[in-house]
Amino acid sequence: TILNELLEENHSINMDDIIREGNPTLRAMADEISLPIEKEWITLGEKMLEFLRNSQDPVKSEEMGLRGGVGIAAPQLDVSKRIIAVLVPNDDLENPASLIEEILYNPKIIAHSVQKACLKDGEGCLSVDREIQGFVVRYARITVQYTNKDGETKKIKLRGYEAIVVQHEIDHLNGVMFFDHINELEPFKLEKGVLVLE
Ligand SMILES: Cc1nc(NNC(=O)[C@H](CC2CCCC2)CN(O)CO)c(F)c(N2CCN3CCOC[C@@H]3C2)n1
Ligand code: NI
Repeated sequence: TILNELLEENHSINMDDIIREGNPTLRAMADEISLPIEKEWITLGEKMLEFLRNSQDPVKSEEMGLRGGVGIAAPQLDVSKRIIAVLVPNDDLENPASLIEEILYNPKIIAHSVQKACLKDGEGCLSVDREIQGFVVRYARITVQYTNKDGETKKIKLRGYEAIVVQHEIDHLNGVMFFDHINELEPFKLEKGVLVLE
């Protein structure tokens, strides 16, 4: 879908807008967003977050045929720009306030733990229409610097599930796919000390 259509007032991002494995944009280095952030990138970021909300809504996701998502990166929409959105809900239903709900412009990992971590069930990707098994080993804790939609420079520390999600999204800005991290010969091999997250 071309950018103008993506940005149209009444367009909601759907699976047809998401490019798949083989599209060279997924392997490109995405360009920085210049400041002050132009309106079109604010709009795109908001639509990316709306997609995640819709994808996590049982009714909307069914209606729109969306795969569930907790993160999305602009290159997945064939927009080679350094914009990611994350919506990682906390699983306890008591306080349904989401754990992290943010649009990050020009996100950058400025510090990280030596310790590594991975999701117990491996990872998938909205741009990959096949299951690829294996542990995707990432940093257990990261410090991310980014610009938010109000143009403020923010610095956040992440650990656990949300740290994994943000690393998966930042990888997309650098043309890296989750399966690039999987040990081909021993996909479930774990070095000592790697945290396996439920
Ligand atoms: C872990 C998970 N990955 C889902 N999909 N994959 C994605 O988000 C890809 C990105 C994630 C893959 C691993 C790390 C980042 C998308 N990617 O390609 C973007 O680059 C989920 F959908 C999901 N959840 C748990 C929470 N649930 C709340 C209720 O709604 C359903 C939702 C399902 N957890
Ligand atoms: Ni992905």
